[in-house]
Amino acid sequence: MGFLQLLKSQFLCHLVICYVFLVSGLIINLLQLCTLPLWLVSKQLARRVNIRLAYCIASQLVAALEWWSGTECTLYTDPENYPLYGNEKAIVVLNHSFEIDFLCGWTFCERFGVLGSSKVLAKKELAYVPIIGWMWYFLEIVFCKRKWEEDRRTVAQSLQNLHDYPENYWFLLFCEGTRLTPKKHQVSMQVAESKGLPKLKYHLLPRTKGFWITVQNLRGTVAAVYDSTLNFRNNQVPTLLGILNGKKYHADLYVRRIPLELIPEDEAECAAWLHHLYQEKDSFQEHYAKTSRFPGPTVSPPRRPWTLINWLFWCCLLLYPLGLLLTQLISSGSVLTIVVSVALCTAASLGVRWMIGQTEINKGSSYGNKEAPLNNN
Ligand SMILES: CC/C=C\C/C=C\C/C=C\C/C=C\C/C=C\C/C=C\CCC(=O)SCCNC(=O)CCNC(=O)[C@H](O)C(C)(C)COP(=O)(O)OP(=O)(O)OC[C@H]1O[C@@H](n2cnc3c(N)ncnc32)[C@H](O)[C@@H]1OP(=O)(O)O
Ligand SMILES: CCCCCCCCCCCCCCCCCC(=O)OC[C@@H](O)COP(=O)(O)O
Repeated sequence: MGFLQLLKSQFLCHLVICYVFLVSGLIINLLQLCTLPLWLVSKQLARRVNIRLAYCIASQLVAALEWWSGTECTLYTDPENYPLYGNEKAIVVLNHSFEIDFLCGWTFCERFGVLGSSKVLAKKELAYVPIIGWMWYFLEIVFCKRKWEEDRRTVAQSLQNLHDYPENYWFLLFCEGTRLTPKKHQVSMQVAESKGLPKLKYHLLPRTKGFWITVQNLRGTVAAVYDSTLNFRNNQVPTLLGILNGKKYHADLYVRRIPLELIPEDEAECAAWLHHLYQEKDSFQEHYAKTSRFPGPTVSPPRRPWTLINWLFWCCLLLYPLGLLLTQLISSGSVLTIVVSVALCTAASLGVRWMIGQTEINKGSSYGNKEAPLNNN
């Protein structure tokens, strides 16, 4: 193990990184709160300001992936579509099997200049995660309870609000609705069988309602669906803790651009279209398992310096006062102050550990573990 690698695995380094993320995140959340009056004066300006503030948070995690862990990302796509990426609004459909799939998604957003504005159909529980969840309120992220009776109205309303959004965004949909586990896969294949649908080997059966409502409500503003299939080289199982430890991964993303006009408007036809899409995605994963690559030409969009610059800026701004505080603390010699400070640091570390836990599959929800009861209506 080289010196740099050893350094990256040190707990003290992790503490410093987490301190910068936590304090800068809370400062940015506060700044976002200060933009509230601006929404009344100029909604579009408030949105643009919040896009930039959100970039300051999200890009720290992207910097950890790109610069700290040195993870590489290869894109498999039709070169003809490449110039359109980042220059139009799009819905992204992505498989949900990896703990850092959202972060790889963010990395591609960063490289195509849409990181600050990008959106997702997220489970409501994530809205309460400090920093990221709070940041999402100001980005007009669409939350769902995964209870269709409630979601059909609230999700449609939130999507309608995006019609006059001033900047290009990618709207991410994990149609599987939850992360893949062997148990969830087994249950979902029972559902597939009961519906007479072909079995999927690498995906859960997609939930079609969220996709249909998104396509219908964003029609006219969004140009295309980017069907995206993610995998990692050498059967790597990437985690956020691995990233923090400086472990390098190699992500491969296969993207097909499908113009929105090609997606059926009728709900049943749209559902059938999505099921067919997932059968195709399954065949791409099979291809990857056999050949260690996706079909088609590759391109590696370069990482940009902005994530690193933003990260270094916050480090410089926040590490100096921390240094002063620590010096004062030690020189004060007060046992009580030292004990209180250690307790605060422990609480903050546990808080960050809890946040990281939100990304861990083995701490995931039980959604999809049981087949939904048959609806009598
Ligand atoms: C060039 C580069 C391109 C791309 C780069 C890639 C990506 C970058 C893009 C953007 C990045 C932006 C942000 C990323 C940052 C962070 C993201 C982080 C995380 C958020 C992720 C989540 O929170 S995922 C969870 C929430 N989302 C979803 O659930 C979406 C999918 N779900 C739905 O659509 C659902 O339909 C619903 C939520 C709208 C409603 O759910 P509900 O459960 O109430 O209803 P359902 O319709 O799903 O259920 C009833 C029907 O389902 C059948 N059923 C029952 N059991 C199962 C089962 N186990 N599996 C499958 N189906 C089942 C049941 O029979 C019913 O069937 P019907 O025929 O009646 O529909
Ligand atoms: C700069 C680096 C600092 C690193 C330290 C701080 C890290 C804190 C990171 C917190 C990130 C929280 C973002 C939440 C994104 C979670 C994405 C996700 O995958 O959600 C799961 C849902 O889709 C489905 O849930 P399940 O039904 O599977 O359950």
